[in-house]
Amino acid sequence: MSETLQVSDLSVRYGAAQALAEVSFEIPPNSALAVLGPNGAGKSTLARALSGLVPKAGGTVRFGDRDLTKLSPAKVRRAGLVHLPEGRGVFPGLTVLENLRMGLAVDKGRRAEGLDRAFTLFPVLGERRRQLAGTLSGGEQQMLSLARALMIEPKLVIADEMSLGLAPKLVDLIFESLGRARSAGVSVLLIEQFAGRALDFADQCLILQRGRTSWSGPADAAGEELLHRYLGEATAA
Ligand SMILES: Nc1ncnc2c1ncn2[C@@H]1O[C@H](COP(=O)(O)OP(=O)(O)OP(=O)(O)O)[C@@H](O)[C@H]1O
Repeated sequence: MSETLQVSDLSVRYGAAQALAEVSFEIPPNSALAVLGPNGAGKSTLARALSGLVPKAGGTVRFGDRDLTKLSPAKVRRAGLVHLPEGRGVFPGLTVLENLRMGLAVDKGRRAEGLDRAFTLFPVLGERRRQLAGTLSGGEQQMLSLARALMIEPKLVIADEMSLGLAPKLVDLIFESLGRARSAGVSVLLIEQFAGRALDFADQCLILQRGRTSWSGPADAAGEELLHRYLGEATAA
């Protein structure tokens, strides 16, 4: 079943510091939202708050007809929201196959199906199934992290700076992989410091500055002038 993520007036505090202030947006089924903003704007905080990793100081998070506001990370995950944190989050001492199995249900039939699906989406992982994850390239590790998340058939993936530190070719690969996930019906909340590719990928865009929404609208309306105004030279590329 398709569900809309509905975030209303979400606020997060770290002690006295307000990291997120009354942020609201929606992600309709099968669509992608790019969350942009300079360093420290609150992008990762937003991801952590949605997935239940940091407590909310105010606001609500609904997914379809479910209220996720107070749920634990495990329950948010079970509701279909999967968070890919900044950094790769794979187990370097385990093989590709072992990493993928960790993302899976115990049911044997579904397990085989899930692996088939992962290797169809990411053939390179199939070729490297016996290789230790720690010896994969950065891009391949990101792919593994995404493949593992997709094994549990999420409805929405929160991808936090997946392209961080990767060469442009590998960034292409990551966006291609996210695109495949989307074609399979998964919604995406994409956090990026660099705007260009994220906007090409997304339907909607939300720009954060110091924890507040400074602009939101259709991704194709976020022109260069606007990006320079909110993100500055360094991040508008
Ligand atoms: N655990 C924490 N305790 C205290 N302050 C924190 C904590 N995590 C983040 N912050 C602060 O909250 C603000 C938002 O941080 P956040 O990591 O969400 O920004 P970001 O937009 O993801 O930045 P970047 O692009 O640099 O990753 C920053 O000022 C940061 O220093």
